[in-house]
Amino acid sequence: MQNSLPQESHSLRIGAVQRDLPLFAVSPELAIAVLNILGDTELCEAAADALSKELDAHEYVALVTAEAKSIPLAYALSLRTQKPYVVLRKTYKSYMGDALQASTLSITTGKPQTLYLDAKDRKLLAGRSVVLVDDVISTGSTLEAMRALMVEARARIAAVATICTEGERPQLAEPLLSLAHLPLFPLQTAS
Ligand SMILES: O=P(O)(O)OC[C@H]1O[C@H](OP(=O)(O)OP(=O)(O)O)[C@H](O)[C@@H]1O
Ligand SMILES: Nc1ncnc2[nH]cnc12
Repeated sequence: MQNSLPQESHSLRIGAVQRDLPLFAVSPELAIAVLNILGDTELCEAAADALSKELDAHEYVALVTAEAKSIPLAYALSLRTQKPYVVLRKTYKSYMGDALQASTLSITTGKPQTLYLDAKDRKLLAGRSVVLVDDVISTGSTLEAMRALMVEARARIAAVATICTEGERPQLAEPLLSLAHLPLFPLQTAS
């Protein structure tokens, strides 16, 4: 018995850019349409164009994202908004000093990962307002770890910006800026 994909890909349009996202099984029962902006400059730029316009309505001093796939989005947003961006790292290095840490379990990775907020970035964010940036928000686990770090760092979340929400639409306390929604794909059992 084998579980088969219901289709090969899912179409996504951001501004004038269209992509067919390949489906990938994350468990025997479930597949996701994989958005990988690493190396896709055109899609990343289109997303940053759209999100940066929506960010105009918010007051914040920095963008905060989690390593790795959303780093180019944070960079592209930083260029447009003229705000610095902070990357929550997934591996601790000694140069990060007295870092804060939080655990996360994303739908794609399926095992716990740790996010670290570098000591120098803790100083930048303490008592300030930030925008959390991610490429996809799915289970919300990565977002929750980012949120926990912001609470510990005493930063206020002005808004959350993402290219795509996925699965159940998140209910957040902060304004959610998102450009598209990705469905989840239950796998069909085939004999
Ligand atoms: O809402 P969630 O279920 O937490 O999923 C969202 C997260 O999953 C992906 O990261 P991933 O863990 O695949 O890490 P990567 O960017 O380092 O590949 C994506 O870039 C988000 O950060
Ligand atoms: N559909 C998706 N593509 C890439 N990363 C993800 N993280 C969670 N859902 C994802």
